[in-house]
Amino acid sequence: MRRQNKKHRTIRKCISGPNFTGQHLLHHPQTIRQLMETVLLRSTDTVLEIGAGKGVLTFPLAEKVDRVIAVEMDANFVKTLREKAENHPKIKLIQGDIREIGLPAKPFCVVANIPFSITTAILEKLMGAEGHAFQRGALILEKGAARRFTKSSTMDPRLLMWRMNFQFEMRTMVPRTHFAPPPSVDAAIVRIVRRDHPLMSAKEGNKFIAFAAYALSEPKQPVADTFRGIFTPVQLKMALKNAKVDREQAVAFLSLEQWASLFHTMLQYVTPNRWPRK
Ligand SMILES: C[S@@+](CC[C@H](N)C(=O)[O-])C[C@H]1O[C@@H](n2cnc3c(N)ncnc32)[C@H](O)[C@@H]1O
Repeated sequence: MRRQNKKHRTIRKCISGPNFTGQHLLHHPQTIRQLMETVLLRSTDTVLEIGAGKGVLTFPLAEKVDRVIAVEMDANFVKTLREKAENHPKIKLIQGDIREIGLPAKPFCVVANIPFSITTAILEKLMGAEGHAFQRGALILEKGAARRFTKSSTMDPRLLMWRMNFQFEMRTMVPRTHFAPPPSVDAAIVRIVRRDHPLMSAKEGNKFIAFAAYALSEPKQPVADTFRGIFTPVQLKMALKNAKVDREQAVAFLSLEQWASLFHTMLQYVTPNRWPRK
């Protein structure tokens, strides 16, 4: 019983703490400017702002673009924003959890200083089938996550899938002192741009993730050994030829184009009962 109470107290403390929703508000003018410049906004753009806070980005954005859709979960912030945005016809405020709100159906950009704790959920939403109209964005991410998403190679199947459709680029480091209250780690601005020629449809995402997870379970293994488990010998020969991959090449060194080619050969020629499942 005592142990249960202690656990209960700990949970309450976390939930009621000042930063359970990642409320680290930007106050540094240069970072605010850099974030907005990173996304190359046009006056006709629609911008989705995730976690608008007190509006430090919302109002400058509304001066640059046609429409700002500002999503904020905290009722107190929304109240402040509503008062401030009364005479701003370009700003649409939505109170709610970004994870549960439908994304725009028409092309849109994202500019946001997001709550770090839900970074993956936000990116999953933007880069999945629901985010079909997401074009480009500038996001402030926790520095470690920013490095992970932008490093040249990855063995994370989900990140590989995102990279089939989007390019990630590390822009500027943002010291924790640029936020109030400061988070426990520094941050960085990351630019995300949809590829002109996507390598895969987001609708195929889950199948690709299962395919890549299967292959990356032994990243140092030669591709011929790995993919023997999926393709017949004839199919394997054709798949490697189509993808221009040497039989002895390690899975870890496959390029995005080679991943896409091997995956599409599987979809086209291999019976679904041999496809890896999640
Ligand atoms: C890092 S702060 C950024 C605030 C403001 N944009 C700024 O830069 O000062 C993140 C904001 O996201 C809000 N937030 C947290 N979780 C959210 C969620 N699931 N959906 C929408 N907003 C959320 C927080 O209340 C907070 O205002």
